[in-house]
Amino acid sequence: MSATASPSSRTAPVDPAPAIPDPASPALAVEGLACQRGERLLFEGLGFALAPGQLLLLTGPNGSGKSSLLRVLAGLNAPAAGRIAWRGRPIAEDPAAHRQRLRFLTHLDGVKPALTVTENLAFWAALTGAPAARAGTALEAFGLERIADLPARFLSAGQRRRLALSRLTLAPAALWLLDEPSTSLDAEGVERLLAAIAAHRAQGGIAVVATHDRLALQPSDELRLAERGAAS
Ligand SMILES: Nc1ncnc2c1ncn2[C@@H]1O[C@H](COP(=O)(O)OP(=O)(O)OP(=O)(O)O)[C@@H](O)[C@H]1O
Repeated sequence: MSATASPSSRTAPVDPAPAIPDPASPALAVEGLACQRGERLLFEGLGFALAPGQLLLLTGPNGSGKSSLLRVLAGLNAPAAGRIAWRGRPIAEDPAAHRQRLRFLTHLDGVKPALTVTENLAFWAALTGAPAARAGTALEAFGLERIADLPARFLSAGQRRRLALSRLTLAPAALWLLDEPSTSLDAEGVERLLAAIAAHRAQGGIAVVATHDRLALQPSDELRLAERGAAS
């Protein structure tokens, strides 16, 4: 199965959801998707499909709707039209299962300032059901060992971003939705981010990454949202 984010696929009509999951379907399939925020239609007729190991790069100018699309893919906002399916089954049918399979990195780091770096990771590990020992591995993945005992309120912006990213590596998840993951990272932090994404894909994980940076992501496909209206 290959990613198809071609303009033609974005204008496909919305089919009724299949009653039985189709094992031949791509893992993540999006058809005829539209998103409205307030009075403004950000995009419509958007479609793509991603198989295990694939990454969709999401680009477009400020305000074009990248974060909004990620929120819709995460199931946090309902689309104005269209269908999002995981292995042939609409995600809206089982929101809890969708939450379980995804990690959503937003502009907000979600870091608890009163807890140390290690305590933040232990807290997240407990939330995700990951073994507590994974916290140490996650620390190493983003080079946080030296600040492990520092309360998160003292972290620099890049350190806080590294901590938020390290959460991704605590437990495998099928789908990563990453909104500007390289914000505030130095070159070494970017290398660690790329390594984490590569490892995720090597394990069959799917990623949708919104970014303004020219990251060496080797995407399977790119979807560029236009400043106004539909995707280009
Ligand atoms: N809750 C909301 N209500 C109304 N409009 C909103 C809401 N959230 C976002 N918008 C609008 O939707 C549009 C798209 O915002 P979004 O954050 O998705 O863009 P983006 O492509 O991620 O931008 P950036 O590159 O700046 O991060 C913007 O015009 C924004 O003002």
